[in-house]
Amino acid sequence: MSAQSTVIRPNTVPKLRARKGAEPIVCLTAYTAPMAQLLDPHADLLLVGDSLGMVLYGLPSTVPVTLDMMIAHGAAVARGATRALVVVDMPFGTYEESPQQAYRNAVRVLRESGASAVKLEGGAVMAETIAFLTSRGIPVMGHVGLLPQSVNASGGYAALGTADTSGWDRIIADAVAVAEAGAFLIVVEAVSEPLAVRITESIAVPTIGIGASASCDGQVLVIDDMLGMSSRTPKFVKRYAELGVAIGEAAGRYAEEVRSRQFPSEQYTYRLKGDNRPSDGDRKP
Ligand SMILES: Nc1nc(=O)c2c([nH]1)NC[C@@H]1CN(c3ccc(C(=O)N[C@@H](CCC(=O)O)C(=O)O)cc3)CN21
Ligand SMILES: CC(C)C(=O)C(=O)O
Repeated sequence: MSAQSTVIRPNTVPKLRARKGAEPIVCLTAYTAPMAQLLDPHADLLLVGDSLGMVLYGLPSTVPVTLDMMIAHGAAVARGATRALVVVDMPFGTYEESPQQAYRNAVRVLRESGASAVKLEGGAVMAETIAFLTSRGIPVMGHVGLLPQSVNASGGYAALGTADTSGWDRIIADAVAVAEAGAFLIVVEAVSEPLAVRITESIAVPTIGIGASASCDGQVLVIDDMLGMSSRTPKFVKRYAELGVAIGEAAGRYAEEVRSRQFPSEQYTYRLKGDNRPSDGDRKP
């Protein structure tokens, strides 16, 4: 794919990094240009998450998502956003092998999508790679806590640090390593509130919570979840609309009107000039 022109949007990496402890950072996922246009006035950051594999493609996890899928959707979102920072997820297998592999693929993402930053999952083990990218002009958003790309190792999507405090220290150390390596924001996914507090107070960059309590420096949700378009949603999702219900009702009314020939009525029909016969849709059955 050809290079996209890079746009510097008002929500820059340094501005968002500086929001630690200040006004919460508003993030949502977006996967398409029209949705990016709708969300852009309201969000500081639009994340093209690899959750798109599950949300848009019906995949069982984010593991099969490819770099080309992320670039295609990243470019669509970048075309729809004028103010929000656009961040694209690095999918499973495109950055873990070496800093060089991560750099090569992150360059493709930024060049070919027009996004401004990448996000990648992992703690201390990714610190060297995060330092390699950030020192070469590629802003990186970190992601600690529940790591969906590791679902084959973890066996599920259970929240972390809820039973007791065992395991907290490793997750806190991961966040510290990612922040010190140069990440400008860190997603904290599905952890208990006291652990989210400890992570947030342990690092100098903002934490963006998803299922990680109001104690983070910002929040993110998957857009289809908060719009009520997902059939099963995690406990941390608040539904701000019921678009799934609205879509079912609209499709049902359309089906009824097509079957009864009520649609398309006169106003939706092209006529031959001078032909005044009523449309079939206006002849009541
Ligand atoms: N639509 C969607 N929303 C998400 O938030 C999301 C994705 N997809 N895909 C990528 C990851 C996976 N995530 C998930 C997926 C499922 C649960 C979930 O069902 N959690 C259960 C507990 C599961 C357990 O205990 O094993 C819950 O009740 O919250 C949580 C996070 C978050 N991300
Ligand atoms: C849920 C968010 C943080 C994410 O990583 C994704 O959309 O893939």
